[in-house]
Amino acid sequence: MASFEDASQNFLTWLTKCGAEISPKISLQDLREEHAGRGVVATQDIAEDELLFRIPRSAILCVENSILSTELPKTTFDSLGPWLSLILVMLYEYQNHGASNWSPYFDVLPTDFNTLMFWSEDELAHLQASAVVSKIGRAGADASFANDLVPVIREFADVFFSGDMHADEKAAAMSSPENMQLMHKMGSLIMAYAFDVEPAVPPTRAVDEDGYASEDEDEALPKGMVPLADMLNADADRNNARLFYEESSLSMKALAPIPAGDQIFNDYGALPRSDLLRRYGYITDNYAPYDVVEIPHALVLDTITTTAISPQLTPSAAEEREAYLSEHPGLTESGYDITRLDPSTPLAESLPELTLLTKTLLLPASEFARLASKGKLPRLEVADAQHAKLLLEIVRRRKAQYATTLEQDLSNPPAGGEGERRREQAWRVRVGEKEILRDVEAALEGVVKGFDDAAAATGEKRSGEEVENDGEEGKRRRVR
Ligand SMILES: C[S@@+](CC[C@H](N)C(=O)[O-])C[C@H]1O[C@@H](n2cnc3c(N)ncnc32)[C@H](O)[C@@H]1O
Repeated sequence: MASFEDASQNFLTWLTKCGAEISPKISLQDLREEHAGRGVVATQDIAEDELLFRIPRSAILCVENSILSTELPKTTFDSLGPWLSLILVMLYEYQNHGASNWSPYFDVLPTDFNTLMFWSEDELAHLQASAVVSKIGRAGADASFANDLVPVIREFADVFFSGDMHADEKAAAMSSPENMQLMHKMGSLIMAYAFDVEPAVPPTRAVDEDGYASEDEDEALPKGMVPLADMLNADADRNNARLFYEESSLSMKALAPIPAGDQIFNDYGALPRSDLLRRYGYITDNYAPYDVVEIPHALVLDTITTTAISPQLTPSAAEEREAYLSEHPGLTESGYDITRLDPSTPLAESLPELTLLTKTLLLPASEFARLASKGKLPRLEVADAQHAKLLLEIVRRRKAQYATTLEQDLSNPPAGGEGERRREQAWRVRVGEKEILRDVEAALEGVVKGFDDAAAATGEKRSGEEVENDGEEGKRRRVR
C-alpha cells in the first residue's frame, strides 16, 4: 500500500493525466498533525481571481461518468435519487478497485470518519440533549440501503460483479454488517466531500402561465465527487477560494490574494458546530458564532398546554392554529433554532419562528380570526408579559433537558489529548448550546421585568388617578 505522501503524488499524477490543470503555486499537504487530513496550501503568493486548478468534467466521479450508468436502466437511477445513485456508483467503482478509472482517487479518500454516524452510544451521550443526536439518521440510512440499494445490486449482480462467477452470492452478501458499514462510509464521503454539480448547459427553466420560472432545478442537481476540489478544508470565514462551473470543466479560483504558506479554504457554509460535527466530523471555534440550540416543537406544545401561563389555549384551539401556521413555511417544523444573541438586533430575531409560533398560539380568539382572515402572521416581536413568560418557561425547560449545567461543564472541561477528542468536541457543542440558552434566558428575564415594571407603573398611575378620584379607597388600594 502506498504511503500517505505517495498516495498524494499518485493522485496528482493521475489527475493531470485526466486533463486537469494544476497551478504550480499550490501543493497538497499532509495536515494530519492538525487532525485535518490533507489540505491544499499556497506555496507562492496567489493573486485574487487566479486559477488554482481546473478539473475536466470527465474526471468527476458521478453517475453520468461511470460505466454503470450505461449498463443499468436510467429508471433505476431515477428511482434511487441522487444520493443513493452516487453511493451505488461509488460502491461499484470501489469494489472494481484496480480496474476503476478513479482508483488513485479512492486511495486519497479516507476510510475512517469522525462524523457522528461513527460515534458510539457512549460518545454520543456527551452531546447530552443536543438536537443533533436525533439528526444522525443511522436507522433511516440502514433501511434505505437494505430496502432500496441492495435489491438493485442483487437484480443487476451480473453487471455489478461483472465476470465474477460468484456474482449472485456477492450481491446477496451486500446486506452483511461489513457491507452496510461500507455503504455508510460512501454516504459519509458524499456528505463531506461531494458537490452539487451544476450542469454544463443550464437547463431551460419551465415557465408557468404567469411567466415565473420554476425553482425546482436546484434541488435536483446531481451529486458528484470532484477530485482535488474536495481536498480543500474549510474554516468558517477563512474562505478564500471557490469552485466555478464551466461548460467542460470546473475551476477553483482564489477569492482574495493568498500569501505563500496559507491554507486554501473552501466554504462549507455557516454551519453550527453540531452540524459541522455531524456532516464533516470536525469543529473549530471559528464556527462558534453560527451555533444554534434547537427547541423541539413537542416541547413548545407541551409547555404551552401544561403551564399556568397560558390557560386560554385549549387543545382544539392549538390544533386550529397549527393548521393555519402550517401554511407558512418554517412555522410547523420538528424544531426551531435559537441563534446566538446579537446586541444590535431585537431579541425576537434570534428566535423568529419560535416567537411567531408562540405569539400566534397565545392570540385571543378574535385577534387570531382577524389575522387568519387576512392570511397574515403577527409582527415579529415579543407581544406582552404572558408571551415573554411563556418563552422563558420554554427556554428553562429546554435547559433542564441537558444532563449538566453550563457552570458544571465550564468547571469541568475534558482533559484534552488523543483519547478525549470526541469527548472534547461534544463538550464544545453542548457548551455552545447552553451559552445560547443562558443568554436568551437572561434576555427574556429582562423583557418580563420590563413588561412587569411597565404594568406596575401603569397600575400605580391608575391608582394615583383613583386617589384623586376616590380619596381614601384609592390610597388603600395603592398600598396593597
Ligand atoms: C472535503 S474534505 C477536505 C479534505 C480532507 N482534509 C482530506 O484529507 O480528505 C472534508 C473533510 O476534511 C476535514 N476538514 C475540513 N476542514 C477542516 C478543518 N478546518 N480542520 C480539521 N479538519 C478539517 C474533515 O475531516 C472533513 O470531513
